[in-house]
Amino acid sequence: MRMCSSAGADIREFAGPLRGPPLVPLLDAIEAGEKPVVAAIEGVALGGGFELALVCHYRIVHFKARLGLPEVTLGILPAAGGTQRLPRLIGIPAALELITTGRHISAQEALKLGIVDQVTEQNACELAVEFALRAVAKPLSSRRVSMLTTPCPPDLDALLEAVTMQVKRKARGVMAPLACIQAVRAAATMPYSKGIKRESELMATLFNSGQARALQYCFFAQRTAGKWTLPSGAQWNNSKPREIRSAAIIGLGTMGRGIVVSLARVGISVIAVESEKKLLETGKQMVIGMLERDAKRRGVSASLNLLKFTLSLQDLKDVDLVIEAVFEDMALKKRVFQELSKVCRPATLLCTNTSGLDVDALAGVTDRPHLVVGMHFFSPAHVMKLLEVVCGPRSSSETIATAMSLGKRMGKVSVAVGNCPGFVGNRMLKPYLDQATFLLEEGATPEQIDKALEDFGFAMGVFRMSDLAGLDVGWRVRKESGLIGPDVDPKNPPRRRQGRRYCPIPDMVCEQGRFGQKTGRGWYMYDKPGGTNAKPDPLIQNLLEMYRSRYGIQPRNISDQEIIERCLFALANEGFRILEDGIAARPEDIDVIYLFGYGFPRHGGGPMFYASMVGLERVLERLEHYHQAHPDVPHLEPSPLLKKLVACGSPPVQKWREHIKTMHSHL
Ligand SMILES: CCC[C@H](O)CC(=O)SCCNC(=O)CCNC(=O)[C@H](O)C(C)(C)COP(=O)([O-])OP(=O)([O-])OC[C@H]1O[C@@H](n2cnc3c(N)ncnc32)[C@H](O)[C@@H]1OP(=O)([O-])[O-]
Repeated sequence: MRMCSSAGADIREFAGPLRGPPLVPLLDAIEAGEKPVVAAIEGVALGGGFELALVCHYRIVHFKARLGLPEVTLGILPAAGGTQRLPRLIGIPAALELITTGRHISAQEALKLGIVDQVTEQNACELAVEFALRAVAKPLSSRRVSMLTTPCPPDLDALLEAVTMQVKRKARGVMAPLACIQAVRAAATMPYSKGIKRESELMATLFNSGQARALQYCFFAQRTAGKWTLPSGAQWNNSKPREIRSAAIIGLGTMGRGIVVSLARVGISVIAVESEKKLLETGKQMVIGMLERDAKRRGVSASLNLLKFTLSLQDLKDVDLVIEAVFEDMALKKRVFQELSKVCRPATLLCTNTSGLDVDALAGVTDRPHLVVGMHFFSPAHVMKLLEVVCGPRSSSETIATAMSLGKRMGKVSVAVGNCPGFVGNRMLKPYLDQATFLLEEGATPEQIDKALEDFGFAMGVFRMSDLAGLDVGWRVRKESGLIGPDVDPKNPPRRRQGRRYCPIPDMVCEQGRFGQKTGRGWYMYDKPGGTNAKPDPLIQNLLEMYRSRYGIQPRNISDQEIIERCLFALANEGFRILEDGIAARPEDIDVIYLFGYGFPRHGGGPMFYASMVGLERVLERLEHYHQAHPDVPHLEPSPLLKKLVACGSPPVQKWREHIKTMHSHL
């Protein structure tokens, strides 16, 4: 069988009734045939493609090919016999690992596991023909995988239990991996004819589930997000990026170090700049350590020869691109950009890693505003996959194309966004964080709120995440924006600022020197500064009680449902406003930002998809309800776009764009 490359079933077809002849009888017939069938695999054999290869009597694979059963990542399971044949071929532990993770494997690993018969550097099809001719005279019974007895470990139940626990820990609340484990159990305990029925029953429970819809949406959203477009007509497929061979990073703090590593490991020469000798030396040692560990993990040599460390901006005159990663201080950033304008050659691109400041204001102090763009990395930058490419009104299409393409080269999921305070991700974070702290005032605890969000599927609840990120950053921003400190009008009621509700508890926590993990104390307590094991802190409990009694707040029992609705609907509501304002081009872009930058669970699809899955009418009704209860919280007031979509019959996410009349797109 000349298979070459197959990515399996067409995932788009899963949205409707499946067409074509049923696959399982067809595959069973191939396996039962009397003529030897040899699969020749080049490119990929994934999902149904891999299952097709498993019914062939032999498998020949090109050395660059990749194989796998990624169905679990789409919220389903390999239902064309994959869960029944793979355990029979390679045993339960290895099959369980591949099926429950959906991991792609190399040809070499497939050979080692006993999945394929030969790996070749030549044409796999030609070799397969030779193989078939030699196999004609040989009996086929031992080559029919469904006829094999599954090699079964003596401690099957313990093994399945351990994998179940592992899966539940890693992917809380996700159904598909658990169904995969049950299907593999059937391969160990039932004959093929019964196991395949069990596989099909389990698939039926997953196929139309909300989780499967969300995960399949994520697959396409991730691919759509890279397809940026500007009102001028310039877009991803008609704008040529520049080639970047050399780059400079200014600032070797946590972000700067991560960015240096991300660039150097894809072969780009990097000049790293610091302002003081001591900071430069510390940064240098840390970058070298990070690169060496990264190279060791990947089995390659560390590209230390690409690095140069300097205290002088003069050394940057010939680089292709600069990424500024200094302190989040507009005046300082402006000074750096003015200096860069003088030092760098006229064609050098100037990028800022600001997490929310005005990219256009920075462009305005340079001699080349069209070559200025935001590249907002997420911490730690060498690990986190997300990159927000912030397009200023004067950024040229070539500049945007270059930043997007550089992101891709670094293995990032890059999303183009417009320029406004906080861009997409951090702008949406504000109402989400606000709701969490308002809920604290009203009677909840940090651990209750975090548990509700983690049970929903977030990698970390909002307070644990804040402790990890550092509480002092937001405190400084609030001081600079006049929400606390001498600029606040003393006549201002203590829980109101700028005409709206304000919760000062985060400021009170910071006033006690509790900045999160780095100080060993924050919303939680840790064993030591830098510790990661969060424990509830009675001091925070006391602080909350004193605060409530000072302001006469009667604490009430708050349900997990209210926590989820207030945090997530406020988050999505801001997403609708971002779409109205043209700061994000599509709901998919917002969802990808939350999936890859903020730990939103993939099986929820992202905040915008989640809102559509809950039902836009319901989201509107709940926001109206909460806004009525808290009229001094404007973020709870339903956005005009949400109301409009509901009035239009709540179209699916993919159709929202047709209803967004953007007067002034920022993209
Ligand atoms: C009865 C049960 C049977 C069975 O068990 C079920 C299955 O097989 S479930 C299936 C199990 N299989 C999987 O889960 C495999 C999923 N696919 C992949 O992992 C990667 O796409 C692949 C490695 C193949 C190529 O990576 P790459 O080179 O970086 O390229 P790329 O990723 O950018 O994709 C290029 C274009 O192809 C599109 N497209 C791709 N695959 C599919 C598909 N199956 N369907 C539809 N479309 C698909 C993709 O959207 C994109 O479109 P566009 O419009 O250009 O944006």
